[in-house]
Amino acid sequence: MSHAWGYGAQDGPEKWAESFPVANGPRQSPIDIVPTQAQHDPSLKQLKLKYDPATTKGILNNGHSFQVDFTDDDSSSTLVGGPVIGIYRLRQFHFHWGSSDDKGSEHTIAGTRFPCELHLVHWNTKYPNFGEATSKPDGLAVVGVFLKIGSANPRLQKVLDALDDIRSKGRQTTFSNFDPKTLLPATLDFWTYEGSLTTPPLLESVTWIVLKDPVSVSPAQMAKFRSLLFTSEGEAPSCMVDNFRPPQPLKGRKVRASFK
Ligand SMILES: O=C(O)Cc1ccc(OCc2ccccc2)cc1
Ligand SMILES: [Zn+2]
Repeated sequence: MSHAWGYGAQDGPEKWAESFPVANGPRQSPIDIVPTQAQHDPSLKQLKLKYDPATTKGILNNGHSFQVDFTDDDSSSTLVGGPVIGIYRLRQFHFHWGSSDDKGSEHTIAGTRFPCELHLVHWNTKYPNFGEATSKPDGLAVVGVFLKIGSANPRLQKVLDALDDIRSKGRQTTFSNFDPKTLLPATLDFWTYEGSLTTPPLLESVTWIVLKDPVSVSPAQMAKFRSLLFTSEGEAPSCMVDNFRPPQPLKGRKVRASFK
């Protein structure tokens, strides 16, 4: 397989190891989080997220998901505390979701799958830039937020309303003045473990910070996610759904909890 990868039978997660052998590595993501097996670590610091809406740069359909990008040439939007040492800058956020409401998240909680999962990607400023950080064991910190079917989430609407302009792979449009903090639940209780990117190149450079509390999404809002395409304009259309990697072996890793 060339480095072209996807989520289908021919190029999906079961095939990724052919081009990206780290797929079978010791610290792969996502994982199934079993709350009763997570250890409360009182030494974990409070998670501090400071986001400046002015750093919002745009929104893009990258053919695997859609992402909202942020300027990261200064420390206006950062993550500090929690399990990390130092200052991590926000780079982008994106989502993973299913073709139906019974699947879509990458992490699972004692086998429970959610219809969608938000990832906020941050990189360690001890490295010169995002690209350098992606290959370092402490290079990235990704905050994962579960979305659970319920009432419509008004905070999602500005993002979902932009999707009409980026239906096909490679499409991007203006998107500004957005505060990702509005997408987070009221409390920032989290589980944390050492893992990887969940898409190729599957680099083992991510400190995962998975929030315990979900935020809501309505069935109609989920349909909006599913209106995107994996394919470019002019190609036979393929709906962007089931863009999630299943849980990977824990291989002896410990999952810590910030809460009792
Ligand atoms: O959140 C995730 O799914 C992990 C993840 C985090 C960052 C990310 O950035 C894209 C990328 C990273 C490294 C190399 C090429 C592309 C891609 C995936
Ligand atoms: Zn992701």
